[in-house]
Amino acid sequence: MTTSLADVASSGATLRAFLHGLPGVDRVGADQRAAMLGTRSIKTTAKAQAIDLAISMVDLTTLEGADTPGKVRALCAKARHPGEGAPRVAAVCVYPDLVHVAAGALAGSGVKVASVATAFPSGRSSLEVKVSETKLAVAAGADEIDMVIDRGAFLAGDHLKVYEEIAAVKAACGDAHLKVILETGELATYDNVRRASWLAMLAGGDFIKTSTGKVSPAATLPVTLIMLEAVRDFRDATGRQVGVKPAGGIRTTKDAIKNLVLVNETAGDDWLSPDWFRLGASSLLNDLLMQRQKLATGRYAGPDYFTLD
Ligand SMILES: O=C[C@H](O)COP(=O)(O)O
Repeated sequence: MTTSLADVASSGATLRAFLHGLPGVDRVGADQRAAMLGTRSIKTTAKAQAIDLAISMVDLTTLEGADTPGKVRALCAKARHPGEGAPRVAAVCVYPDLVHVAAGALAGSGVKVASVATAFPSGRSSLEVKVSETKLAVAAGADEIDMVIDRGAFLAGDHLKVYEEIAAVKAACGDAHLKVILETGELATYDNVRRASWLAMLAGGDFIKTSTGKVSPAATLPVTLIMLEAVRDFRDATGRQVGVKPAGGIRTTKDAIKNLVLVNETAGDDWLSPDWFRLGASSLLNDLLMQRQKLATGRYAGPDYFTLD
């Protein structure tokens, strides 16, 4: 497989043949394995460590039409200091026009600025606009770009168009890291999730991300499992490690811990770090902080104790 991968996108036909030559996903098996791993219990000390690890992996997100500079600044303050003794989060994720606000508020903190781009969430715009939006976001201070793939082209079988678009956006990123959102809730089958994962990695994505958070279903465990298998197999085949970011609908500490168990059991502990695994979420952080408080003191402080997202 290693030698052929270099030429796999030399034409639409070779790319299609490669993606359709990937082993099919056993849907029942994937659902059952994800459900089984999701029931694993964790002891108290391990749980405290898991909560802090999950906090350090959060891409704290606000992607609303009504977002304001003030809201972004408040989110950034929380990202830097989520709670007493708690680690900072991995990144704050915003729309491109608010990147400069986040960049100013996060300067020197180690928290990354992530910007959605490429006509998020639909992805319906020209490549020229998508590349330009990416460059502007990076120039404004984005360390990471969360692009959406063209699901229409993917579902129409035009894999090469999707590949070339990802490669062009990656080039526009410069030093910024590229997360490629597959929007798995629109891909119809688990086989397509596996194909889109490989396509995004072959085209140069640094991370593959499940969802925009605007389409349901978003980050389900079986889909994350399939993507974790893909990054594991891709590293075996190429030597290059790619990260995974489930996003959308992850709201509770239980959800976060299920994801960490999945990472450990599927891709392995090389992925158990914010460099390689993120949780994209707008409201998960409060629950992680509440559960953290509960473990430390034996009682809940209640949601009012923490600033609202
Ligand atoms: O990338 C992250 C998602 O947009 C957040 O989705 P959520 O609001 O369901 O947590």
